[in-house]
Amino acid sequence: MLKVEGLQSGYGASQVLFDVTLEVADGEVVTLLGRNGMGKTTTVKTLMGLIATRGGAARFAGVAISGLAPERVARLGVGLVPEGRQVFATLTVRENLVATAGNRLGRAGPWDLARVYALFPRLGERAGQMAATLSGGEQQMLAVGRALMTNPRLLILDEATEGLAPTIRTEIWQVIAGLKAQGQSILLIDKNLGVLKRLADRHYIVEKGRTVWVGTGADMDRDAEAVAGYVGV
Ligand SMILES: Nc1ncnc2c1ncn2[C@@H]1O[C@H](COP(=O)(O)OP(=O)(O)OP(=O)(O)O)[C@@H](O)[C@H]1O
Repeated sequence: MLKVEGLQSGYGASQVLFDVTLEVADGEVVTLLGRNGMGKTTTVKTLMGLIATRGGAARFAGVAISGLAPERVARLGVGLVPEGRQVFATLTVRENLVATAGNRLGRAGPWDLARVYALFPRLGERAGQMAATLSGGEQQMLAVGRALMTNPRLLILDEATEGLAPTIRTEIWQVIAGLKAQGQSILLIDKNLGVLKRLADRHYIVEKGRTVWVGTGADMDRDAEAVAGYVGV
């Protein structure tokens, strides 16, 4: 579904990605790991077309996405839950969800308001509330709901549990596990290795803009020392 090979990009004069390679197959949950500043968010921004690709290739659902505008990438079926949530602060919960709603032909069981509210009952209870007045956890739920409303073939979550209270974090993990059980393809960036190891099919570690390690959770246990060195735990 997503195939990234030797991706390069950066900001102005500073190159940040040198050789990022990863793959997400249909129905897989895959992680992108690495210490702070190693290029995870930059990888996501490059894939979404938010910053320019300088080398390598990325294909999504058979289409070359390098160089495409963000809305084209989104329309192909990539739904992003960005770092820092970035909900529309002055819109209500309902307006945030409706703003991105999209119906992709050929997709079974499309997401709608009722389904998002069933997934996150707190959002239903606060449908008319301004997003700015939600708690951090509720804003995160809204960001996930908003991405689901686009009916993404691939859902990308960038640090979705960052800075959340443990109970909310658990709730988000349960939702992600539920989405996986429904066959949703997911690319996850997060720091909670323990949860990720159980949840994901495969892990990629980036170090200074290069994919340096790939493997399953079991591979991770076998290679624990190298992995700990890369992810800094
Ligand atoms: N807008 C920007 N302009 C210039 N440099 C940037 C910009 N955004 C990020 N960088 C730099 O790019 C490098 C990679 O950052 P990136 O945000 O991709 O890291 P990350 O792996 O996602 O880490 P984190 O976990 O801290 O979010 C860092 O050195 C960072 O300082």
